[in-house]
Amino acid sequence: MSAETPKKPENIVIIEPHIARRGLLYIISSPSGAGKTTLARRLLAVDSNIEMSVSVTTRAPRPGERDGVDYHFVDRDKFEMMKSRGELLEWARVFDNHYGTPRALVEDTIHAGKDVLFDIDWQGAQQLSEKLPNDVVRVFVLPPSGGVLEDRLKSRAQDSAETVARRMAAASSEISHWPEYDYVIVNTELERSVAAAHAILTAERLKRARLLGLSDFVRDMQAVL
Ligand SMILES: Nc1nc2c(ncn2[C@@H]2O[C@H](COP(=O)(O)OP(=O)(O)O)[C@@H](O)[C@H]2O)c(=O)[nH]1
Ligand SMILES: Nc1ncnc2c1ncn2[C@@H]1O[C@H](COP(=O)(O)OP(=O)(O)O)[C@@H](O)[C@H]1O
Repeated sequence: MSAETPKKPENIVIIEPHIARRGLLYIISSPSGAGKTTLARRLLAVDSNIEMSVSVTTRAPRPGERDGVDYHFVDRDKFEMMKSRGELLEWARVFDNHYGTPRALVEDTIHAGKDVLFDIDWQGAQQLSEKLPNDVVRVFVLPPSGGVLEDRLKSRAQDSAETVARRMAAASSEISHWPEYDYVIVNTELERSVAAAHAILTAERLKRARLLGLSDFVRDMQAVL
């Protein structure tokens, strides 16, 4: 042991109870350009117990987007086939494109004991809330102002001027859904937003109703007190 390594005090026992918990579905929505994709990536980077739900979409890939990582890029026929086979947990049409959540990954991830992160719009949030009301945690991301939203859409430099204009035109109606969410983050300074998103995840994981194994844990403890 080097001189710098602190010695572990002998009298401290680290208790790590493994209490079974229901997995949660962490949904992030925002008007296009507010920063939900950036926030989602950062949340995945700081927490290894949550997995991204990779959606299917009929939209064309943006420069730098990778099939199977950012989205599964499919044509309309494939999308409709997945829908009719019941392979999508929810779906919606957004900006003339079709988006949907593949059911299999969500179910496999939950069964593996991990939480699932969704970057989906208010329509998807409503559908998941109806199907799994006790498991969703809904976070709405707002830009600090309309001007900043437009700047971010332009600075992302991945969409044509026409697309940016259409997304700006849709922003007000998207934003009108904020009251349907459990939390709102105004994404001004990214590090603060990441910390807020992570704090929400941490607190939601501790909710008593999600800790299925808590009764047994407490009963076992009481038995030896
Ligand atoms: N309902 C639903 N919405 C989705 C899904 N995947 C993406 N979206 C939403 O579709 C909208 C457009 O996404 P995208 O084309 O990636 O543009 P961005 O919002 O600028 O990143 C966003 O509001 C996404 O949250 C999905 O599987 N289901
Ligand atoms: N807090 C922030 N401060 C400055 N720029 C940001 C912030 N959050 C996101 N951005 C930038 O804004 C642009 C849009 O973010 P993105 O995550 O793609 O938005 P969305 O997924 O909501 O459409 C990107 O260029 C991103 O780097």
